Amino acid sequence: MIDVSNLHVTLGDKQILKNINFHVAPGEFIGLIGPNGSGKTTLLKTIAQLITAKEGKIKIAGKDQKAYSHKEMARHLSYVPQDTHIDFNFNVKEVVSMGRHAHREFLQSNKADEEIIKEMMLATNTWRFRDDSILNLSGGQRQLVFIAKALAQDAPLILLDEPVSALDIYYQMHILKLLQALTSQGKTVVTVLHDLNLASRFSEKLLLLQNGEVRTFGHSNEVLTEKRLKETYHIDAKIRRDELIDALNVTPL
Ligand SMILES: Nc1ncnc2c1ncn2[C@@H]1O[C@H](COP(=O)(O)OP(=O)(O)OP(=O)(O)O)[C@@H](O)[C@H]1O
Repeated sequence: MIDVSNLHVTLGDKQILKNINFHVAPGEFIGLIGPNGSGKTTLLKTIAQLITAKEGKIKIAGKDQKAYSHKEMARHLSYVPQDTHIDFNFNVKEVVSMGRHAHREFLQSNKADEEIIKEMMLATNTWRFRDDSILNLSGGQRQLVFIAKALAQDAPLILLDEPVSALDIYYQMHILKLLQALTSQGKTVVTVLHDLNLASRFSEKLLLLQNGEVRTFGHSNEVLTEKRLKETYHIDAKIRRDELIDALNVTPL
């Protein structure tokens, strides 16, 4: 579903991503992890064509990213940004409806659009806010609306940047389980997660970025070793047998 080869990304005069190579198969759930500033958002935005790479190639569903039109790309890939601020006074259902633009010729929603909009709003528990202004929602409620919008887009690849960062523990579990269920229906999910326990619990594979490079990519028990947590996050951690992590001590950077 995603093939990234020899990817280099520069922002301003700073090289942010260096020689990134990885492959994601259809139906996988990938947790994108790494310390603050390691390049996770830059990588997601580059895959979503919001940032242009300096060098390298990205293929989506076997086709060079650059060969897609904007609308065609939106039918292949949806993206949930880290920042869900919006300045316009749309109601919640109008925001979710924007996810359907790639599927229609005219602005008017058809019956199929309306069905999937409602289905995804019910699935994310945002249907109850449908007539409220997006400006009047809390940060967590807004995050749920942006997830609903991306799911209504019904693309086979879903990229999410810290989609549960503003959610309480119930909605963290609810959204990650929902994404997991979508992968069992064939969707591919790549999501930035800071909580390593959630990342290891829900992801089939973890991609660990450090200083703009792929440090490791594999199953969570290969990626999240005590040695690597020390080297990457500067924590003395104990991986319990149930694979939950106890952060015991933090060493000064
Ligand atoms: N527009 C920009 N111009 C220059 N440098 C940038 C720009 N945007 C991000 N950076 C730098 O790129 C690096 C990677 O940023 P990025 O947001 O991709 O990291 P991240 O892993 O997502 O971080 P976080 O976990 O804090 O969200 C950081 O050092 C950041 O300062």
